[in-house]
Amino acid sequence: MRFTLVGAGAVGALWGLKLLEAGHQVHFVTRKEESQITLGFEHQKPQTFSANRPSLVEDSDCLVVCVKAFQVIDAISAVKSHLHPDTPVVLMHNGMGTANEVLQALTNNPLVLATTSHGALKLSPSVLRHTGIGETRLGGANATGEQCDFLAEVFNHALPNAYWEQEIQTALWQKLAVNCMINPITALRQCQNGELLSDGLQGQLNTLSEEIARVMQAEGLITAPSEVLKRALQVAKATAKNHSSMNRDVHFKRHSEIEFITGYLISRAESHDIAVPENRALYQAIKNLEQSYDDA
Ligand SMILES: NC(=O)C1=CN([C@@H]2O[C@H](COP(=O)(O)OP(=O)(O)OC[C@H]3O[C@@H](n4cnc5c(N)ncnc54)[C@H](OP(=O)(O)O)[C@@H]3O)[C@@H](O)[C@H]2O)C=CC1
Ligand SMILES: CC(C)(CO)C(=O)C(=O)O
Repeated sequence: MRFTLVGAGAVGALWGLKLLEAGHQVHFVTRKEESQITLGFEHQKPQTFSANRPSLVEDSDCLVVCVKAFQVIDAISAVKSHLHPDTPVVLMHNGMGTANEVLQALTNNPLVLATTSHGALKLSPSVLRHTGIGETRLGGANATGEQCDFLAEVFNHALPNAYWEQEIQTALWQKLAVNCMINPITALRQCQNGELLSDGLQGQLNTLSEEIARVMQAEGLITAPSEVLKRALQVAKATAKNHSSMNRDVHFKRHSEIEFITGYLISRAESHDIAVPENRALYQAIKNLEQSYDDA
């Protein structure tokens, strides 16, 4: 297949390299004026990819958007005029809340939402480390997107395990819940994910999981606070030595995805009239930090 990947960051590079290895054609759209880019796994021969060629966007069989949640709309706007209306578009990012705006911008394209738990880290602009083996879940966001289940097989062949979900909202909410628990706490404490397993945080984690489960239930998902907590602690254990993405954003004084993680939870809680004070406090603390970078 002919893929265009929008965003050559850690996740874009991981999928680009894996899809190429699996025999697909891969073209990147980046924010720089460059007609080719070089990417490779550490200790492996780097690969050269074409970049920013409108004709290759037009000819794409699939467009995969691998940017941060707050960059999705700009990224779609940049490619929209060259995109064939039948080309499936896959959004792969943490957080929720971009799909409706993308559906409005791309009224005809099949839209697929994806969530991955693979870990990837750029050691330099062209060198990538696959830091953690995870899995990828994909599912349709509109009627034509729901017919794109073949993509799960293609993705699974390139980088297992990838699954097609009839109800992608469940997978997205489960990942959102994990991110709501791990990301702001590890960002504010500037600690590794494993610190969530320490006794001192149990009370706060219980409250967060109760609030999150209540919102998920109101959204029609069958879950309990104990499941939300268990899933977050499992991920914290499996990624104990990692720094979460929000931890790194705070460390480097960058804007984080808080608006699309805890912010999304809060907006859904408001629409169901559910109080989520512990999540709100974390949200506000991260927003205050982000404001302080802007003021500096
Ligand atoms: N890294 C990981 O291990 C994991 C990440 N995720 C999620 O995946 C998403 C991507 O993460 P990650 O790859 O780490 O993030 P990065 O910041 O490494 O990559 C994002 C890339 O998108 C590029 N970009 C931004 N806007 C545009 C645009 N308009 N057009 C083209 N390119 C653009 C950025 O370019 P520039 O260099 O110009 O800024 C950057 O290279 C996030 O939601 C993240 O939370 C999920 C699971 C694991
Ligand atoms: C799962 C987790 C918390 C892994 O660090 C993550 O998705 C992130 O850092 O954003």
